[in-house]
Amino acid sequence: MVDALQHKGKLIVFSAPSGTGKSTIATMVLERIPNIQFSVSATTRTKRAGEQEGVNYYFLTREEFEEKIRNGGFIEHEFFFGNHYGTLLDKTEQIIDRGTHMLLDLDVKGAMNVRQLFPGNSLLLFLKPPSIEVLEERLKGRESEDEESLKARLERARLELGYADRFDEVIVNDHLDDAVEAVTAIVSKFLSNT
Ligand SMILES: Nc1ncnc2c1ncn2[C@@H]1O[C@H](COP(=O)(O)OP(=O)(O)OP(=O)(O)O)[C@@H](O)[C@H]1O
Ligand SMILES: Nc1nc2c(ncn2[C@@H]2O[C@H](COP(=O)(O)O)[C@@H](O)[C@H]2O)c(=O)[nH]1
Repeated sequence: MVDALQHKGKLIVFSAPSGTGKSTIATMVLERIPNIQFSVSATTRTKRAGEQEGVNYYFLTREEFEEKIRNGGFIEHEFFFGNHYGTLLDKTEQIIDRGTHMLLDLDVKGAMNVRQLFPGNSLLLFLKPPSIEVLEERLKGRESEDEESLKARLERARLELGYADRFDEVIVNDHLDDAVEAVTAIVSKFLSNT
């Protein structure tokens, strides 16, 4: 397992109910802050239109993912929406060992696990949708989910919103530019503190 104290790169975790805008904000923040790289997770879920292997995710079969779990290949992993999601140990080490910071897009439980593994070296940001109604509109607008998946994501959103006060910072993603500005300022400040 990674020994957090030996690494130079820091970990920034974004969590939010699915559809809030984590990926959208992450992409914009990555363009604004130097020396930071997106953490590409592994998942067993089906690739969406436009998604690319090794860019959005490493897409694994259930058997491949479960073998990696047995071999200690993840720093954290969770199962929800009928699929596995996990942060790869080797990719994490490659990034932070060379002093590059890492931006992770994780569910709330994954975020709590990262804090335990990297105390003092991680920042946990929770992004909130303006309301459940707006969240539903965004998920529908993305046209990525069928009825069943949409329902599961909205149900889980209520559970995830209950975790907000365990995070270091909470930002409401209402107007995108304002949210990006707020997140960029928070992350920059954290990274400038040695
Ligand atoms: N501030 C905003 N105002 C309006 N639409 C937004 C805003 N932020 C993001 N969106 C839109 O909402 C949809 C969901 O955003 P995104 O895919 O980034 O969410 P996510 O939190 O990463 O979801 P998931 O966890 O499922 O990957 C996208 O269509 C995106 O363009
Ligand atoms: N605990 C983890 N959660 C992860 C990881 N990678 C992504 N996620 C979270 O999954 C949901 C759903 O993602 P989607 O791409 O199917 O919409 C999202 O909220 C992510 O934050 C991971 O490695 N570990």
